[in-house]
Amino acid sequence: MMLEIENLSCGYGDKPVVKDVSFSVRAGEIMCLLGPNGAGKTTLFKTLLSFLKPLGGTVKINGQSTAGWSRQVLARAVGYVPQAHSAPFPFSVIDVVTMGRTAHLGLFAAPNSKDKSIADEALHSLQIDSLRNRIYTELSGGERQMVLIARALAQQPDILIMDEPTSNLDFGNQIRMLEQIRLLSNRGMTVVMTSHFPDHAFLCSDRAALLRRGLPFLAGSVKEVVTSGNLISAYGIDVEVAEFTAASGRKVKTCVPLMRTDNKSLKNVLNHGSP
Ligand SMILES: Nc1ncnc2c1ncn2[C@@H]1O[C@H](COP(=O)(O)OP(=O)(O)OP(=O)(O)O)[C@@H](O)[C@H]1O
Repeated sequence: MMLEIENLSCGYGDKPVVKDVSFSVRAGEIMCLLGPNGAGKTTLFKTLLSFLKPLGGTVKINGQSTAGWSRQVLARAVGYVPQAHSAPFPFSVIDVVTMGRTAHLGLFAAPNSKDKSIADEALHSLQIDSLRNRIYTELSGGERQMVLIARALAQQPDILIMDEPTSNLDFGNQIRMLEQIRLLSNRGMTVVMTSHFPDHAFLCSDRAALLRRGLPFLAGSVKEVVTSGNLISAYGIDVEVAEFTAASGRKVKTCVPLMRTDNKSLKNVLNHGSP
């Protein structure tokens, strides 16, 4: 499914946090949304998911505005993986994943054996079958992250919105997670994810977008968006984009932050929060 955002403004009450955002992501593409803390990435996601009403502009899925869609209809098309959280009750992993089937159940209907087997398939596809009967609240942050992705997969959406899917993961698991996301997109899923690591856009995305406080929103190919100049303007640090050739001969791009050696650094961190 294609996701198109046109001139979207979002925020709380009548106060915009994000203004004039436009981008589109085609079926099977991955878009990585970058931006500093507080730039509005989660606010944008909440608006895409209709948890917040847009202050302006439209969200379209396959050419149709989602403005009048019920939460349930939207949930059949769009899955959401929030940042790993603590569940209030000690549910088993299989129960948490089966909750992903809610959008497909009738009013007051309970999940049946087909729903349970779809939940089992989701666990299996992420190779976390061994967590099936564990208690969600007793899992590590990384394990919870995987369970939340399985829950979104059980929802069987065509579009997956993922809020920092690699937070809480160690170096190796971050890359394994990006590989999983790439596999999902290879199966035709449209993915929009946030990351605090611009390198993740180089590693697994087709498109990138950058939210910068007080500056226009940028979206386009990873090469166009993830540039040294754009990263400096977004994050307020010195950073260069370098290219090297891996042992396999493949050319790989990476972002290299450059530490300042004077004492301006901390002052800049503090100032960057309030431009
Ligand atoms: N419920 C709310 N009511 C009012 N303002 C809010 C609310 N939630 C978030 N904000 C504000 O909106 C702005 C954007 O927050 P948001 O969580 O979308 O940023 P983000 O880019 O996801 O940040 P991070 O990378 O730190 O997760 C922040 O200034 C935040 O304080």
